[in-house]
Amino acid sequence: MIKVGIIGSTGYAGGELVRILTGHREAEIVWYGSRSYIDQKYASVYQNMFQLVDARCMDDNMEELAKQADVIFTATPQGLCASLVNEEILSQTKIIDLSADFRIKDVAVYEKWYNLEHKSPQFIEEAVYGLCEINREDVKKARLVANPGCYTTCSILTAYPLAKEGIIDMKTLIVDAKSGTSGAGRGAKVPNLYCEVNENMKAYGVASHRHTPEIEEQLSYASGEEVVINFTPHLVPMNRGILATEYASLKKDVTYEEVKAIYDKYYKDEKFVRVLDEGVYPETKWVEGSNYVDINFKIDPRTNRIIMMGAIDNLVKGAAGQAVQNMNLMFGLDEAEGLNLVPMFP
Ligand SMILES: NC(=O)C1=CN([C@@H]2O[C@H](COP(=O)(O)OP(=O)(O)OC[C@H]3O[C@@H](n4cnc5c(N)ncnc54)[C@H](OP(=O)(O)O)[C@@H]3O)[C@@H](O)[C@H]2O)C=CC1
Ligand SMILES: CC(=O)N[C@@H](CCC(=O)OP(=O)(O)O)C(=O)O
Repeated sequence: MIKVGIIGSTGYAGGELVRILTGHREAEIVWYGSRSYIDQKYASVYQNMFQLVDARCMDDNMEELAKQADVIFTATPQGLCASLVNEEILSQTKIIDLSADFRIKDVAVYEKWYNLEHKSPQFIEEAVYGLCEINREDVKKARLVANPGCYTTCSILTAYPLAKEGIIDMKTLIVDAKSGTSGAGRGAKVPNLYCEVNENMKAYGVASHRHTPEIEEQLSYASGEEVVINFTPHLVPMNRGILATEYASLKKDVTYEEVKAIYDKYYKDEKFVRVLDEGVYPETKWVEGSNYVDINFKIDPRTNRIIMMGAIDNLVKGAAGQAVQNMNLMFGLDEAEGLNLVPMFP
C-alpha cells in the first residue's frame, strides 16, 4: 500500500482527494493535514466521510510527514508548498502540488502573476507539469509534480491537438471559460456568498487572471511559437464544472473529418479524454464527479474560425482526479486506479 499524506485535506480540493483515495485499492491515507481543525475528526469536517474515515486531522508538519508517507499531496494556497519543500523532504518522499508553485518555468513570470516571492526556485526546473495526457513519461520519473490548474487543464487539452498540428493561428486564440464556485475554495469570501453567486454570472480576472501565463506556456510548447492569448474566466452559479469555449482562425481550409482525425490522433487511446460525436457539445453535467474531459469542435466557414469546446469537473480532472492520475503514474500503477468514476446525472 502506498502511504499518502495530504496537506490541506480540509479544503475542497483536499476533500476530493480524500473521497477519491478512500476508494483507491493501492493507497492509504496516513495523514489528514489541516491548519484549522487539528485533532478534530475528519468526518466532522466532511460528514460525507462519516463511518468511512475514522482519523483525526493533524498539523501540517511536512518534515514529519515526509518520514511517514510515500507521497504528499499539497492542496494548499499558492506559495505554501514552495515555502515548505526542501532537498531532505524530496529525498524521502514524492510531492504532488495542487497549487501553482511549480507550474511555471520562469520564476519572474510566476512572481509577477501571483504577486509572491517564490521560496524555492531551485526546484522549478526539475518539477514536471502533471498534465498526464501530454507529459506521461516525465511524470513517471518525477519526484515533484506540479498539478495543473483547473481552467488550464480544460483549456490546454481542448486546443492542444490543433496547436500541435499547426492548423490554427495561435495569435488569434481566445479562451472564454466558466467555472462553478467550488473553484474558489471553501474559505469564506463575500463574492462567493449565495446571494452574490446565485442567479448571477460575471467575468472576473479580465486580462489579468493567473492561469493566463500557464495556458500560454503550455500551448507555446505545443505549437513551437510564443503564444499570447485573451483568457476570460466567468463565475457561474454551479457547484462544480468548467466549460471552456475557445476561438481561433484556421490557417487553411479543413474539413470536419480532417480535424476529427487530428483529435483522434492524440486522444483515441486516452481513457479520460472523450471527443464527442459530431454536433454533440460538451456539458459540465456530463462529466460531473468524474475524471473525464469532454471535447468537441465546430468549423465556422463564415468566419474561417474553429470553435473548440471542453468540459471538466474542476475538482476531479481539474484538481484531485488528475493528482491521483499523476500518483498512479509515479508509482507504476494502473493510471485509472481509483478514477473509474462514472459521471453523475442529473
Ligand atoms: N478548488 C478547485 O477547483 C481547485 C483548486 N486548486 C488548488 O488547490 C489548492 C487548494 O484549493 P482549494 O481546496 O480550493 O482551497 P480551500 O480554501 O478550499 O482549502 C485550502 C486548504 O489549505 C489549508 N490551508 C490554508 N492556509 C494554510 C496555511 N497557511 N498553512 C497550511 N494549510 C493551509 C486549509 O486548511 P484548514 O481548512 O484546515 O485551515 C485547507 O485545507 C490551491 O492551491 C488551489 O489553487 C487547483 C485546481 C482546482
Ligand atoms: C471559480 C474560481 O475562483 N476559480 C479559481 C481557480 C482555481 C484553480 O484551479 O486555480 P489554481 O489551482 O491555479 O490556484 C480562480 O479563478 O482563482
